[in-house]
Amino acid sequence: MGQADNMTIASGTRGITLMERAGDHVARVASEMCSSQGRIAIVCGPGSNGGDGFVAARHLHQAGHAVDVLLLKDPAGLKGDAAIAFGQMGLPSQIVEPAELKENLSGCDLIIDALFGAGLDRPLEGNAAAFADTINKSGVPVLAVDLASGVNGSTGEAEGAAVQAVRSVTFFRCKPGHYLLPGRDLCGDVSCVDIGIPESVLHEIGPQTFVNEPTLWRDAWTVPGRAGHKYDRGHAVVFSGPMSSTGAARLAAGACLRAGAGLVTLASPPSAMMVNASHLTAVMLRSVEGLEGISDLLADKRLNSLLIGPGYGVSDDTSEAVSVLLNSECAIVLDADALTSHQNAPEALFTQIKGRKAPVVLTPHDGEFVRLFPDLVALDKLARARGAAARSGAIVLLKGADTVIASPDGRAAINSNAPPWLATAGSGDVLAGIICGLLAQKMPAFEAAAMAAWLHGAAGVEAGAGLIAEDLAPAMRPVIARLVEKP
Ligand SMILES: NC(=O)C1=CN([C@@H]2O[C@H](COP(=O)(O)OP(=O)(O)OC[C@H]3O[C@@H](n4cnc5c(N)ncnc54)[C@H](OP(=O)(O)O)[C@@H]3O)[C@@H](O)[C@H]2O)[C@@H](O)CC1
Ligand SMILES: [K+]
Repeated sequence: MGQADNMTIASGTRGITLMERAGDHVARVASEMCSSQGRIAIVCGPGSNGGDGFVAARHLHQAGHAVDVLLLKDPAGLKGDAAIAFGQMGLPSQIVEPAELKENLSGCDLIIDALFGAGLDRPLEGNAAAFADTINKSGVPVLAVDLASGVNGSTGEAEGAAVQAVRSVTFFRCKPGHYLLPGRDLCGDVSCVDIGIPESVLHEIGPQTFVNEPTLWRDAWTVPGRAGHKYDRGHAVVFSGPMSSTGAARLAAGACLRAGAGLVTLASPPSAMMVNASHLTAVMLRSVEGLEGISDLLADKRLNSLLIGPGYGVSDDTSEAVSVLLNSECAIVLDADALTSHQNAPEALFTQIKGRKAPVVLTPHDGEFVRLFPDLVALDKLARARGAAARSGAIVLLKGADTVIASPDGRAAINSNAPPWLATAGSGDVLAGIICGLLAQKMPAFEAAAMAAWLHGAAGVEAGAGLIAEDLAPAMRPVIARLVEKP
């Protein structure tokens, strides 16, 4: 944003003009949230976020609202555009001690949080933290300027106190902090408004962080053509666990087929053939015994996408099986037990991944992540996923309510459409299966993982409250149908 801002100013738009537009938008949204007689408290910090607040105060006053401009710090310290905006405001303001703030906020109908935005560079402490705390305890709805104060816009983290907003108005583009937790929850509903920064700055800046929306991967996804054949859509293999734990692989295989793989084979240990056979229809079944059996299976060069891990068991045998898979030319998804089985020697896994041409996707949840990348866990979620992708050479899909998909080339996408109902047994197996199905269709791995996370979330929304993992594959059908219809 700093770069976008500087480039816009260098091309002739003044900083105060951007601030004027920003504050104007904030005032408009505030007016929507509050009756025309409503009283609005505007709590302003020492930087440009506060500057936006001064502009909003002027507009709201002109629109007939009663406004109270409350300052965290002495306005004599204001600089640049914020100082200009303060000078142009023409309204009384007061520096408030934290102990007095409660009194100042009582009786107001809306609070505009203009304390800190993009310039936050440390956790809120002391007076600033007390301000956030008092705002939250007031029970008055909060509209945040840019971000809820205390949220780091680059990471979504809030290491100290933070304001809880019901709505935020941000400028030009949303920030990672609007999508990553806890920022997403603290910022409330986000409106992103145009303040005159030209889209062209993005060509030069080349952002590498994306919201996971269909525009990110829609062009990389091929809808079957009229003359198409199932073999054009790839042949995926999902490896089943032993007799007592076969369900996870079947869930994955069903989702893999639903995601559009032309054929899906479940590779089953001989002991589990009967239980698998009694549950499968469109998914094919093949008995595969030991490492030799896997090698024999993979001699079939029509197979092009593999998934191992769900219900497979944590053992040295599993890591050896993974190694055999990695020696093939297939795209591979490593999930669950296939990840944990490498906890003692993750570097050997990464070396093998980096030595192959076809892509590998790792799908850890936080617990699996720490086993493979223990030194990265202190980083923020985007940095964790990016660091893991760079180190492993794989696409890393780091699961959660704010799943991040990262590529070794630096790109990262943040997924935000997952309903809370998705946190249920078997849900991750379905996700791994979807990725495998998209890889079978030769979709590039970053786009496949991103699309899978989105489809998984959309299927969760489609299935709705009370869903279980079995509901997800059927719910993907209308979601995919809508994607096909929308050009
Ligand atoms: N980019 C754009 O296109 C446009 C951006 N615009 C707006 O500008 C905002 C960014 O403004 P900004 O850079 O002045 O930073 P901002 O968030 O006001 O805070 C910085 C101040 O806070 C202080 N400080 C920091 N952390 C602290 C802490 N934990 N606890 C206590 N103090 C702390 C720090 O002072 P320090 O104490 O570090 O000297 C500094 O004074 C952006 O969010 C948007 O609203 C619009 O006007 C339109 C165009
Ligand atoms: K703010």
